[in-house]
Amino acid sequence: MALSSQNTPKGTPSTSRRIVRGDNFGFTAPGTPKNQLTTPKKIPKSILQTGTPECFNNVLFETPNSARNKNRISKEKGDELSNLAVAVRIRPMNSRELAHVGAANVVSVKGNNLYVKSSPIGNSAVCMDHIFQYDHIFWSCDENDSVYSSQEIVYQTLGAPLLKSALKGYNACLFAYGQTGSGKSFSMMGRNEADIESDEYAGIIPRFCKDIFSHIRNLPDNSSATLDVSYFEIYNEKIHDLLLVQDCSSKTALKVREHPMLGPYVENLSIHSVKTYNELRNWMLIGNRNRATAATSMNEKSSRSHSIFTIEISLTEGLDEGVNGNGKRSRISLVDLAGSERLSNSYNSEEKIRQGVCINKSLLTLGKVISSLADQKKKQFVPYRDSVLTWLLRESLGGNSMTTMLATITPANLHVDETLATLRYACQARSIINRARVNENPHEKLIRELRSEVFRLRSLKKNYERNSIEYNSSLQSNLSNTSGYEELEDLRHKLNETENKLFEAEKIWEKKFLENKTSQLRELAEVEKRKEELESRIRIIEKADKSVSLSPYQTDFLKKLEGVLDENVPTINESDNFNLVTDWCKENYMNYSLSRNALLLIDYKNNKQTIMTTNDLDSLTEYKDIGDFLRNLTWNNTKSHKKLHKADILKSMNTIYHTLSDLTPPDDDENLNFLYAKLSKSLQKYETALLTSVSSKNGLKTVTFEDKLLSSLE
Ligand SMILES: Nc1ncnc2c1ncn2[C@@H]1O[C@H](COP(=O)(O)OP(=O)(O)OP(=O)(O)O)[C@@H](O)[C@H]1O
Repeated sequence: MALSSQNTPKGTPSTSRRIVRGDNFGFTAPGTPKNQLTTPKKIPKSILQTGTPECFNNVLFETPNSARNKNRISKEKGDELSNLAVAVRIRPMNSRELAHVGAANVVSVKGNNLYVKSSPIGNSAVCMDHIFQYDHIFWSCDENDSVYSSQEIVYQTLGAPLLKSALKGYNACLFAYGQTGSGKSFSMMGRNEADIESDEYAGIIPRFCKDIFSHIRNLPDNSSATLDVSYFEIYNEKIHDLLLVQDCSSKTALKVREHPMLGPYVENLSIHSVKTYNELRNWMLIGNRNRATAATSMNEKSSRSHSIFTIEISLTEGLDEGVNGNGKRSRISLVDLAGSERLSNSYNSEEKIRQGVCINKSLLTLGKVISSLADQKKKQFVPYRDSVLTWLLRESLGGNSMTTMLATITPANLHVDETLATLRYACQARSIINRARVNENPHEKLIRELRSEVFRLRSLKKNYERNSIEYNSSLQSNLSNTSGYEELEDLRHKLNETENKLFEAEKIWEKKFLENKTSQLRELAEVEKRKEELESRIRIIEKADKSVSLSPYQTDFLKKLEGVLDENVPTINESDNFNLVTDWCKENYMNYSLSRNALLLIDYKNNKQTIMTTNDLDSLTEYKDIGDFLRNLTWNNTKSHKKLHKADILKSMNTIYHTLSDLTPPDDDENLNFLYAKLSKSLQKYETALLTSVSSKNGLKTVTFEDKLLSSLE
């Protein structure tokens, strides 16, 4: 019996091929044959009637029991638990596949079943029909086909329900899986940048972004929403931020960290708040442009990286009731995985092989994670942390998330092995059960529940009262005599109790809210103070450094600023090695003066001076340290520098004071005021010490630099 057609199934019934979860499959699946070719006992009539067989085909029913629809748990039914929803999309054959000798379409869809006809094995003339079942099957091979699944249909079936869940406070994840060129990026984003705005071709992500804002616009007046977006790629097991505006070639790899409450996250990933669709779209475009792509022998634009586009929504409802608005948060991860094909098919260079190994590490681990989660009974260890991808997607796989997998395939016989591998992978993923819950503060949850209980009891009471009045007026009887009286009293009592509980809960919540707010304000003030302090420090560093070159003396001006000066010390253009020498001079109280390519060193203590050029620096490495190097330079006597005029000294001191007066720390910054005062005092002491060291002989004033003078600064 031939169960699949060789071509696009134009003649198939025009019923939708998208399977709605919980649908009756039309026949009882015969269970999962284990690695053997079996013909199911109960093949549906509709299948048996399909055409005249060219040859006898064996049928392999590939959907495991655990993934069959009758066992599936759906969030739509209000469960905490829900199965990972799995969809398959079949793209049209491309020109390369069509040009292949003996090209044929081996995939077909009938009703809720997806068939793949695989070639006869060995000498046997027997073909094999593999049957798969999924939550949704999208036939996107021919736009003229009545059952063609467009981008909009795919979004409405997969994306829109996830958005609905996210707006209720559930985490959501959608990931596209399939071999290179099978249509993952087409489904997730579109064909190119222009498609993002196209009604026809925009993929799930741009539609999702647009749809969020149409939902936000329709939120009740007393609700508000904030959105944060991030976008990164995992390439060779390294994470790169795709939303960095600077040159991405110099991007550094980010690390995954584990938050004790929030779980794994990407450290230092940029997160951007967005208020409009345009802002969100712009980030999406920046990310797409930054996404690394590499050519492969299969598809020139093929992406070798996994990309994760994340939107975090925080919703606050009931703002009109003061501080008691309810908050819900959800994180939506939209993931475009790298091609899942095997190394041998698509890699043609060493670099690609290296990339492939890493991509495989993530996909391989994803496979291991899926298979250990799929086998619930064994309760095996799930190796989430074995790859960056699975570590980050931990919550989406078997955790707190509503997750959908979109497997993309080509119908071409050329890739039938890869197609079967993808379909089996997808089948297994259907068994995964996630435990999604609304992300809200338990206290907020309690208030929300109490409020709805109060609302319910109030309307019940109202109904009762209305009915009683009607009843009384018709019977002209006393309310106290009716049997409804006791029930009404009971209701009033319950309502009273619940209202009291609500009042108490709101009071506690208000107190907590105010406490939180106060501590947040305190933290904010701290941060502001720190910011101002840093800004003043930067100002001081810049000015302080200038003042050093203005002063002919070594003061401990810089010493007092130790720790502060380490930051942002401007470099001297001439040479880093000059810096080494000048630093040494500062530490050893040796005077120097720097010109474009020479350094004048003055040793007042020993009345010597020397001029050092950049050429001298070439021999620096021959000496054991800078001191040794300097000792070996040629030094001359410095008679003229030995004697300093008091006027010169005063002029220098004035320069220092002038510079110091330019340093105006903020009034409210006590630390800096203290530092400023200390600095000023040190300079005064220095000035006094300096002036008392000046001696006068024959009308000429000289200054002696003694240790005593320097220690006076301490
Ligand atoms: N449903 C579809 N309808 C029409 N064309 C499609 C469809 N899916 C994919 N294509 C086309 O097939 C080609 C490959 O698709 P796409 O780039 O989305 O593959 P991919 O799986 O993302 O590959 P990679 O792993 O390299 O990222 C593109 O030219 C795309 O336009």
